[in-house]
Amino acid sequence: MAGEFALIDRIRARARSRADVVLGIGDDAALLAVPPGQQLVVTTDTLVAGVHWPDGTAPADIGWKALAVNLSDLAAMAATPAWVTLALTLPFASAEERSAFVDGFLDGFCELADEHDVALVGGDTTSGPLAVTVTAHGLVAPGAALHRDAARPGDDVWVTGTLGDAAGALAQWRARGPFSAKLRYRLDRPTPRLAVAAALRGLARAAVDVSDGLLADLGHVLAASGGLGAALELGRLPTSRTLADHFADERARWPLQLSGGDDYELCFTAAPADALAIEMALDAAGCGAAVIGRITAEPGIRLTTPEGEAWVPGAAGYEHFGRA
Ligand SMILES: Nc1ncnc2c1ncn2[C@@H]1O[C@H](COP(=O)(O)OP(=O)(O)O)[C@@H](O)[C@H]1O
Ligand SMILES: Cc1ncc(C[n+]2csc(CCOP(=O)(O)OP(=O)(O)O)c2C)c(N)n1
Ligand SMILES: [Mg+2]
Ligand SMILES: [Mg+2]
Ligand SMILES: [Mg+2]
Repeated sequence: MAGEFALIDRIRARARSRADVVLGIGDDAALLAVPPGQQLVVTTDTLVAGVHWPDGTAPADIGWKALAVNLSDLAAMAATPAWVTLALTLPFASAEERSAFVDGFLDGFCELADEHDVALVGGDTTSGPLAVTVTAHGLVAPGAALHRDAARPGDDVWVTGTLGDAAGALAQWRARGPFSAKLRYRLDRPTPRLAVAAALRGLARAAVDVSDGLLADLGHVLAASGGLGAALELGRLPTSRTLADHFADERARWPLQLSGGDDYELCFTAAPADALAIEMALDAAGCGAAVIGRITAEPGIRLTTPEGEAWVPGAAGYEHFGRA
């Protein structure tokens, strides 16, 4: 029991389906009915043990996060998620360990898939070092997707939710000292901002999800938009009470919020004239957001402290093969 095909059966037994899945798990590929007039939006992200989650993370949290980070990329495009595939590489020697991991993983994965009516339509199961790849497919009306390349000088820079909680949890885990379960929850169970993204269609100009860190991901928007810059006020970074309690020194907190990553919030730009409409749309979507600065024609990101001094950050964000 719990060889490759028994594991696939176990996954199939719990996989959510939808009416537009013509053929799901079990054939050589899935067949999906893309609604006429809709564009298909496709994204993939891999998570690797020891790189994307701390040792000892519960399988259910790994399952949730593997789906959440992919839905976050669909949210950044203002797409509505529909179908996903799941590639699992499992190292466990015994059948009991393998099935226990898969059962736990599916608890978290299916909880989030159910919340957003996402069907699991296929995947791959192999042996090897623990890694998970999800490919997510979403739908959007032609012209309604948000792109990274659409920021303009004078736009407000917005961020949803709060920044730095996940990075705070990671710093506490690394320090092996006192830790906050609330911060740790933000690291393990990010919320993909799908409702926000849907509400922003037609209001936001450029958008990106914050996975590597605000400076790195906003930097992608600025580069894609033709080499623009941004002027940001550190005093306006949206900050949770918990993060402020645990990292009371703002000079220790800002690097977590600017470059820590793992936030899975949306950073978007919009015309200042649309600020009120955006606030109302975000209220309706049940998510807070803050304007943290402006897009500038001058390239580079300039940061200002509440006292009006310039602040030069360390790293921009997380980079694979880098040192951060
Ligand atoms: N190995 C690859 N082959 C093709 N495209 C890739 C590869 N790795 C990344 N990309 C593409 O490069 C862009 C940036 O990737 P990435 O920084 O991972 O985006 P994100 O942070 O949104 O997940 C995306 O369009 C992604 O699809
Ligand atoms: C053990 C551990 N170390 C470090 C991190 C921090 N971390 C790992 S990958 C990453 C960035 C996001 O991952 P990536 O694969 O770059 O996703 P993408 O930007 O492609 O969405 C961060 C902040 C972590 N979550 N867990
Ligand atoms: Mg990626
Ligand atoms: Mg992204
Ligand atoms: Mg991503």
